Amino acid sequence: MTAFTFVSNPFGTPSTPTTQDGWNPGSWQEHPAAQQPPWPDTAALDTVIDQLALLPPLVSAAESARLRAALGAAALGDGFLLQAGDCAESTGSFHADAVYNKVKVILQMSSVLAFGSGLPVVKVGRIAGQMAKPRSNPVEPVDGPSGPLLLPSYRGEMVNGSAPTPEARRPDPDRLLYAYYRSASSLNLLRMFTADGFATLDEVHAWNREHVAASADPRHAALLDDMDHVLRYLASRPGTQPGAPEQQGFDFFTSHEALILPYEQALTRWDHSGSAWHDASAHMAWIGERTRQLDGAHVEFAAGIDNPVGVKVGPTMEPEELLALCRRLDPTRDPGRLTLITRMGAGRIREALPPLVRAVRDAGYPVLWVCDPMHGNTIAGSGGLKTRRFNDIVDELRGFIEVHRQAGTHPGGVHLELTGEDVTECLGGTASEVLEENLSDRYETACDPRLNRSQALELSFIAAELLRK
Ligand SMILES: O=C[C@H](O)[C@H](O)COP(=O)(O)O
Ligand SMILES: C=C(OP(=O)(O)O)C(=O)O
Ligand SMILES: [Mn+2]
Repeated sequence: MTAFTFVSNPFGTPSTPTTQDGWNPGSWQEHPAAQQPPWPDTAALDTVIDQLALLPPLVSAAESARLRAALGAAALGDGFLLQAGDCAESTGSFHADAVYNKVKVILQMSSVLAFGSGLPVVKVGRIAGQMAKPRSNPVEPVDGPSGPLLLPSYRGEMVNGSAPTPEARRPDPDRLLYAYYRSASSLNLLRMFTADGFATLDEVHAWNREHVAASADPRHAALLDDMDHVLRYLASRPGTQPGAPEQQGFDFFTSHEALILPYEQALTRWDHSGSAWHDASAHMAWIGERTRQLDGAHVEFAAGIDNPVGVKVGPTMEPEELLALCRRLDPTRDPGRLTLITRMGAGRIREALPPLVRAVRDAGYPVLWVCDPMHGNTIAGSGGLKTRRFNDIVDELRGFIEVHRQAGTHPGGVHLELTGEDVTECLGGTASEVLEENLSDRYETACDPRLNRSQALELSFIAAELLRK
């Protein structure tokens, strides 16, 4: 691991405070850090980190606190989280149209989910910083210019390039600066889109009507008709305006996996008003399934920041281990602080999730339970392309809701990999079904397969039905 110097930053205090338990933004360096790139030039990394530490925060502690409060309400049953976006942001994701279309589809889904659940939907993008990937293997086979090659794995735009050459795959610290500026530019767009209201409720509803018209499923039409009635009722009431902006102010939040710890450290700033450390790289940070070791660097880092944090929970998690994570990450049992994002696989969720839910419930941790129905359902499709079946995704979500209904806990949200574009990365869906033979038509993801616009909307209608029952 690199030993870079932490530079005190202009937005923080000159003497970086250490909390009672010995935490400071660099204390993770005393712990084993999984999935860190093999940076070939650590002096260059140190220089970049010093530069990053002097750059402005991307988000404010007050914004993160607002998200934390909204997640707290959801954890207590009064809200539902929709967290969604690319697996890995790459060149195409930064285009204004791509950001616009992503916000648009998330807003459409959110309106359907709010109707189905009867709850406010908290909207969080995997966006403006989701550029680092943990990988199963340090090397991967690729089609090189003159035949198959084994190269270091692509680890996201923050680390290396996806081109099939050894040069591109070399981790380059300048990419951390690139990721910072890319994040700033996406955030600027998000703030622009949401400042004056992205769309009215009527407009969002009209977009959903277009989707339903193209879809063959009569149940979705019925749900939309019910929404129509409610909107007409609202329009008839004095003082209520479905024509008012649906998305006003900055309540579209950002999140990413806090994987590359030098980057996160450099953006962690002392918040004077809250007297706490805030990771200003995103409103919410999560720890991945491959880096959630109790004594590991990622858990150490997340324990000390006051952002809302998530942890991915896969099928090998044991109840005792999960309780230890809750103790470590949410010692004061503060609703909104900790989100558990389960990703079991459709075949395993019904037996793997109940003991975990019971243990956390009985221990009294007020966590927000969220379903990631993507990462446990990845399979190899035709030509070796990674894919996921839409029906498996639906089945895992159904299992998640069933388990929580049985335990008397709140199925509090969904975490998805999706795009607003018409890509062909996941199989199935009814409005425009993606077949094995179509997979390569528009397979554009930089890492994992995403739901396309129509599949994402269809999933929101199905989820709304499930939540309504
Ligand atoms: O997005 C998540 C992980 O980075 C991804 O699922 C790992 O994929 P891999 O098994 O191809 O490395
Ligand atoms: C890496 C990811 O997931 P997980 O840690 O659950 O495998 C991801 O969300 O892209
Ligand atoms: Mn992924």
